Amino acid sequence: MALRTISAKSAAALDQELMSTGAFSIDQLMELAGLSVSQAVFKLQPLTAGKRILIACGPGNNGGDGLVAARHLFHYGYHPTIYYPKQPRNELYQRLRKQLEDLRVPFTDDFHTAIKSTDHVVDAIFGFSFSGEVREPFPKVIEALRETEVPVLAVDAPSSWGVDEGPPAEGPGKGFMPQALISLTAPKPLVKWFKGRHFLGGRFLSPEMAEKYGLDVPEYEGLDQVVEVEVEGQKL
Ligand SMILES: NC(=O)C1=CN([C@@H]2O[C@H](COP(=O)(O)OP(=O)(O)OC[C@H]3O[C@@H](n4cnc5c(N)ncnc54)[C@H](O)[C@@H]3O)[C@@H](O)[C@H]2O)[C@@H](O)CC1
Ligand SMILES: [K+]
Repeated sequence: MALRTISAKSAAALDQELMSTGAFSIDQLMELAGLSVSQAVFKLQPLTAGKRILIACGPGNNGGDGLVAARHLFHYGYHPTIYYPKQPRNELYQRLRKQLEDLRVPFTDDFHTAIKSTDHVVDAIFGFSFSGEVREPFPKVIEALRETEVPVLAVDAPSSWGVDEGPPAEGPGKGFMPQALISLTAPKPLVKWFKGRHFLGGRFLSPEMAEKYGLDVPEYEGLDQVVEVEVEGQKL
C-alpha cells in the first residue's frame, strides 16, 4: 500500500489539532511516538544482534521521542546511551531525563567516541520543525551519522534534511542516508528521496482525523505500534 505524505506545515497543524480538539496531551503523543520508535529498533536490531543503542537527542520534541524510546529499549533488555547536548528547561524533557537517570541509563558528552562502540544509532535530533543551516553543536554529529558504518534509524526525518525539500545539497548532511526511517503519524514529503527501510508509527489516529488530513491508515499487525510501508513514488 502506497501512503500519501503530509507537509511540514500540515504535520505541525495536525499535531496542534491532536492536542486541542483531539484532547491528547503532549506527553501521550510523545509516549506513543517513542514507543513506536523503540519497536522499530526492535525490528531492525534484534537483541541477539547487539544491545548497544546510541540515541542522539535534539532540543525539541524529536529529541523527546528519543528519550522515551530509550526508556522502552532499556526495559526490552537493550543498553541505551544518550547524547543530549542541548537540554531545554522544559519540565517534560526534564522528567524524561530523570526517568532514564533512575534506570542508570548513561548520558555521554562525547558522541564521537560513543558512536565507535555501539551496535545501532537512533537519530532523534531534528524532526518536522527543522529549518535553515544546522547550528552548533550538531554539524559534527550529523557528519558522524553520515560517515558511520553502524546502522542508523532516523526518527521522523533524517536530521538536516528539509522536511518538504529532502536531502540538503550542501553542509554536513549532504550525502547522509540512514539505513532506516520511522515516520510519525504520517510520512513527510522527504520520504520520496529516502532509500532504505521505512516504518510508520501512528496507531492512535482516529479515522476522522486521518480523513480530514488525507492520510492513509495502514493495517498494523497484532500488538505492533509500527508497520513497514512504502510511500507514493518510492518502492521498498
Ligand atoms: N503527532 C506527531 O507527529 C508527534 C510528533 N512528535 C515529534 O515532534 C517532532 C517535532 O518537534 P518540534 O516541533 O519540537 O521540533 P523538532 O524536534 O523537529 O526541532 C525543533 C528544535 O530544533 C531546533 N532547530 C531547528 N532548526 C535548527 C537548526 N537549523 N539548527 C539547530 N537547531 C535547530 C529548534 O530550535 C528546536 O529546539 C516531530 O518530528 C516528532 O518527532 C512527538 O513528540 C509528538 C507527536
Ligand atoms: K531525526
